[in-house]
Amino acid sequence: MTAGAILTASEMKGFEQDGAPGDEGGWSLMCRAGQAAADRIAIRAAGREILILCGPGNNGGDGYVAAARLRDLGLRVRVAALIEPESELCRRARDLWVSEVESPEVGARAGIFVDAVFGSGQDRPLSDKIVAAIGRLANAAELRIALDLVSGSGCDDGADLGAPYHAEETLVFAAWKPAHALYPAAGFMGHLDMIDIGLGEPKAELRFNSPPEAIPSPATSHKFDRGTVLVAAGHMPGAAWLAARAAQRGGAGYVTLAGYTDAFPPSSVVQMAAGEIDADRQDAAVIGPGLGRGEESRALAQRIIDIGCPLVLDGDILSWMKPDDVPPASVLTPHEGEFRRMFGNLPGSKVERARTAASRCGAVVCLKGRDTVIASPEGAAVVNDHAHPRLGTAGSGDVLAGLVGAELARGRAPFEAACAGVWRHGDAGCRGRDGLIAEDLLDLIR
Ligand SMILES: NC(=O)C1=CN([C@@H]2O[C@H](COP(=O)(O)OP(=O)(O)OC[C@H]3O[C@@H](n4cnc5c(N)ncnc54)[C@H](O)[C@@H]3O)[C@@H](O)[C@H]2O)[C@@H](O)CC1
Ligand SMILES: Nc1ncnc2c1ncn2[C@@H]1O[C@H](COP(=O)(O)OP(=O)(O)O)[C@@H](O)[C@H]1O
Repeated sequence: MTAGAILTASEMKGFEQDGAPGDEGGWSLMCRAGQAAADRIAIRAAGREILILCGPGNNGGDGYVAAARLRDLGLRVRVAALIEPESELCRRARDLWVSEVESPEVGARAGIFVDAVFGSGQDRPLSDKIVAAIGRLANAAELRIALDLVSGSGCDDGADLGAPYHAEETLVFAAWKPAHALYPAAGFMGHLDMIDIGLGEPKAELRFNSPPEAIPSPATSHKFDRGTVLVAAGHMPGAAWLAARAAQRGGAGYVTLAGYTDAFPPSSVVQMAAGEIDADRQDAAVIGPGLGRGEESRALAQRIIDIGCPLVLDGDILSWMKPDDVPPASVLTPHEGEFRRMFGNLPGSKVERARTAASRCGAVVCLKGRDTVIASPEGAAVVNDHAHPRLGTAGSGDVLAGLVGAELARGRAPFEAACAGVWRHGDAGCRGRDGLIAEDLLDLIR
C-alpha cells in the first residue's frame, strides 16, 4: 500500500527547485539521494558484490554517488557506464567515484545489480543495444534494485519503453512518479521504498488512494438516516442483486431493487415495480449492472435519473448514454471497453484520459483496472493500488457499483464516494483467497 502525492517529471523538477533553492543545481540533493540509496543497498548486500550501471543524466549521478558511498562503507562495488555523463551533476558525481568505470558489454555479473541508467528523464523507447546491455547484467544478478524508476518505464504515463527486467525493489526519491502507480510500468518496480531527501511533503493534483475516514453512525440513527439506495433491476438479475447486496454491506440502511424483480427471493432488499418507486426517499441510485439495452431498460433508467439523486452509472447504461447527458452528481464506473465506447480513443496516460472524460461529462469518472483511476471534472485524480488481480472476476464491478452507491447515499460527495468505494472494494479483494467470486466480496467488505 502506497500513500501520498504523485509527481510528473516536470512537477518533480519544480519541487526540487522550490525545495532546495540555490543548491548548486541540485548537488546536495543528489548527494543525499545517492548516499541514502547506498545505505539501503548496503543493508541488502549480505557479502555480495554490487554492480551499479550508470546512465548519462542525474539518475546516473545518483548511481556514482551511491557507488562512492558503498566503497567508503567497505563493500565490494563496481561501476559500469552505459553512456558517458551528459549532465553537469552526473559529471561531478562521476569525479567523486574516481575508480574504474567498466563497459557494460564486457562487465561481469554481480550478485546485486543496481539500475541507475534512466530515471524520471526517460522520454523515449530504449534502443535494442541498451535493452540488451541492461538485460544481460540485470537478469544475471540475484537481486535487482532500481534507483527511482526501472529503466525503460515511461515516467509520466507508465508505458513500457522496453524495460529489460523486473526489479525486486525500487528506491524512490522524494515523491512517487506516475510510473510507480500506472501499469504496465508499475509492475516492473517490485517493492517500492521511498527515500526522503529533505524536500518535505509535495503537493499535487494526483495522489494514491487512501483508506476512507469512517462515517459515524449516531446512536439514535435509524435505517433511513443511514442512506437509501435504489438499484435499477433489468433482465440480468444477478448483477443488480450483487449491486444491491453490496450497497447494504457498504452501510446503506435501506436498499430497493426496482424494475424486473420476479427473479429475486424475499429478503431484506425491498423489491418493487418501476411504477412504485418513491422518488422522495432515494439518497442515491445505481443504474447499469445487468440493466440491458432495450427500450424498457432505457425507460427504467430515465425514470430513476428524473428523481435527481446522485447516481452511479455502470455497465449497460454507459453503452447508450452520451457524455453531454450525464447528470452532474454522478460517478461513472467504466472498464476500458465501456470507457472507449463512451469517450472514444482519447490520447494520453490513463490519468489524462480519465481527467479528460471527467471534464467532458462534468462528472466523476472511475476508470477501472489494476490501477483504477478516479478523476473529478475539476482535475483532481487518484490512483488506487490497494487491489488484487483476483478482483478480475465476473460481477466484481457490480459489487463496486453498489459500494459507491452506499457511499453516495451516506453523504459523501461523488469524488470522495468513488475513492472510498474503490478502496473498500480493493481491500475486500486483498483479503480474499484464490478462486474468489463476486459473492465472496460481499462478506469481505468492511
Ligand atoms: N536534484 C537532482 O538533480 C536530483 C535528481 N535526482 C535523480 O535525477 C533523475 C532525473 O534526472 P534527469 O532529468 O537527468 O534524467 P535521467 O537521468 O533519468 O535521464 C536523462 C538522460 O537520459 C537520456 N535519455 C532518456 N531516455 C533515453 C533513452 N531512451 N535512450 C538514451 N538516452 C536517454 C536523456 O537524453 C538525458 O541525457 C531522477 O530520476 C533521480 O534519480 C534525484 O537524485 C533527486 C535529486
Ligand atoms: N488485475 C486486476 N487487479 C485489480 N483489480 C482488478 C483487476 N482486474 C479487474 N479488477 C477490478 O475488478 C472490477 C471488475 O469490474 P468489471 O470489469 O466491470 O466486472 P463485471 O462487469 O463483471 O462486474 C473492477 O473494479 C476492476 O478495477
